[in-house]
Amino acid sequence: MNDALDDQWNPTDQDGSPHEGGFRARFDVTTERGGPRYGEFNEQVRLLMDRVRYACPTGELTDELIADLKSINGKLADVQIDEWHTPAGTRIDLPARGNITVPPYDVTDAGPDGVTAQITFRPYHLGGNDAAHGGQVAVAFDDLGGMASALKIQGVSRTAYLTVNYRSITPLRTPLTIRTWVENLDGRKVYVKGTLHEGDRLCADLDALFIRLKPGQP
Ligand SMILES: CCCCCCCCCCCCCCCC(=O)SCCNC(=O)CCNC(=O)[C@H](O)C(C)(C)COP(=O)(O)OP(=O)(O)OC[C@H]1O[C@@H](n2cnc3c(N)ncnc32)[C@H](O)[C@@H]1OP(=O)(O)O
Repeated sequence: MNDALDDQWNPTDQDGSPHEGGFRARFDVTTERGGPRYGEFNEQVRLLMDRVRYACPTGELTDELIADLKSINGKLADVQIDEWHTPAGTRIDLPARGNITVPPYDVTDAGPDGVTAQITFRPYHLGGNDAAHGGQVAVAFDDLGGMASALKIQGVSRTAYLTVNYRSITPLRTPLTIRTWVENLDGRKVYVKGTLHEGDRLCADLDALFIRLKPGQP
């Protein structure tokens, strides 16, 4: 990525609020950024990716779609801000905190003892033969493992390793139960476990290490 593009994706933060290394000391959650219909907007983006994943457009339709998408990207280019103030990732009232890069989940229970969520892998999470892509399962475990770590240590951590065992097929378009919890704490080391189930069937499990960041650590 060239420098100009890099600047585009790393705009200076808006309010100069306290910063500890790569993460903020304070995680500003919100239910208002992006307006009351931001969840609906997210859903349309996810639906777009579903449709694109399985589409075989004619050349003419591809031309038309490029023009439509350029128009949408132009509108979004006018409202770019820093990562700390976007709705995506901070809207705790929306699936996956409004972050469309994470498979959509709804947290049903969260605290120092762990996190439980209902998650549905979308058509665009396809790996092959109607099953979820293993990398997408890992994304879900990373996000919710990170959340379990954050709620346990009341601070920020980064993933040091993340091992996913794929025990059976993870289906698309099916509500699944994902759980993550801190198994052990050893200084800055936060050992996290997790499971992903369809009903009683174990689809995958997680063994991960998160490291609590020191003040100023990127
Ligand atoms: C309900 C609403 C609530 C809202 C609530 C919001 C929650 C919001 C959640 C967001 C959730 C997002 C979650 C995404 C999380 C990422 O995805 S983070 C991105 C992926 N990870 C990275 O990029 C990390 C890259 N690596 C690094 O930055 C550094 O290597 C690390 C991991 C910070 C560690 O470096 P360090 O701080 O210098 O630590 P270091 O001294 O090397 O190691 C510390 C200890 O850990 C051990 N260690 C370190 N790495 C390893 C390893 N790979 N294997 C084994 N041991 C290791 C060391 O041996 C050492 O052990 P001891 O000597 O203390 O016994």
